[in-house]
Amino acid sequence: MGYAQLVIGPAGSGKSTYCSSLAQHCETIGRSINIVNLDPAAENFNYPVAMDIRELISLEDVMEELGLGPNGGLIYCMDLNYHMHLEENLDEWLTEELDNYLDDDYLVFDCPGQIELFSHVPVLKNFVEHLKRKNFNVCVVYLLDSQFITDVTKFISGCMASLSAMVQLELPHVNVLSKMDLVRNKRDIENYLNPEPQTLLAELNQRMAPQFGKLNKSLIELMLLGKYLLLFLAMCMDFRNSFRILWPQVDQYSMVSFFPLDLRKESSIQYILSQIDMSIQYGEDADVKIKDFDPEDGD
Ligand SMILES: Nc1nc2c(ncn2[C@@H]2O[C@H](COP(=O)(O)OP(=O)(O)OP(=O)(O)O)[C@@H](O)[C@H]2O)c(=O)[nH]1
Ligand SMILES: [Mg+2]
Repeated sequence: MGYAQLVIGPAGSGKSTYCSSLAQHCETIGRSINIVNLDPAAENFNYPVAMDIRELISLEDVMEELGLGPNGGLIYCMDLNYHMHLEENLDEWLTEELDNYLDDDYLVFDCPGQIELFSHVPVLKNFVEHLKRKNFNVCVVYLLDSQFITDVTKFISGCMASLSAMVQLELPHVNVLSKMDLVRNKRDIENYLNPEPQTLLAELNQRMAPQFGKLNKSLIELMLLGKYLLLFLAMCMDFRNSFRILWPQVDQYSMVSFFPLDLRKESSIQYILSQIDMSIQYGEDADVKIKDFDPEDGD
């Protein structure tokens, strides 16, 4: 059994930075972790790259040869399986590369930020199916920039993108609010980490014209459904740890919720990692240690 995190989220939400911080953290604590670059457009890395999709295809070549722009080019790169005339094939490449990894290996996939990849293009979905066939427990780590909480409408749009990834990918899903060091008013944060439906709805209604009232209400109900969807997925997959993490939150708030990530604090990275590990049942033996861990410690 292998373990994998699929790190997704809007462009610039801090995915690659999270991956490099995770690599550093794991080096410090002596834990083995392999970061994979799945972004054909990436240029520089601050982490050791275990596998690199650019060995298969680069965005620059695709844009030049097919006359596509950066977004269309990227979707083309990621959609390689459908261009049967090409020799390159994402599944074959992945199969070959994954053969280098053994049981218990832990992979972290640093994905591109194009929202299409987890909203309606089936590329990531197929990729995940492939990992599952290779016996990997996979979890989505969805990063949303903390700047999204400066405006309730932005926040809702970020949540909707996360929901869309949940529906598409059908995986245990850990939502992370990144770049917490940029948040000035720490007091407001709680409202967004575990949003209270009525408060969000009131804020939305206040911010938007009255004719959007019904739509706002439906959007909030959809977010409520998101949490139940997560639970359902966790149950279907028999990932009892996913279920255990999520259940108390449902009782309390019944909403899509986020874990805060402040990369300046080692304890913050450690806490997020422990939540993710539990959701993919990595290191069952470490259970007791994880449960006792207090995120406020060591600040
Ligand atoms: N202050 C602060 N800046 C951050 C943090 N994480 C990332 N950034 C900055 O945000 C920008 C985008 O970070 P990346 O890690 O490249 O984001 P990404 O999600 O990988 O971006 P794409 O791959 O282009 O979608 C960079 O300028 C980072 O330095 C953080 O925790 N705090
Ligand atoms: Mg990146």
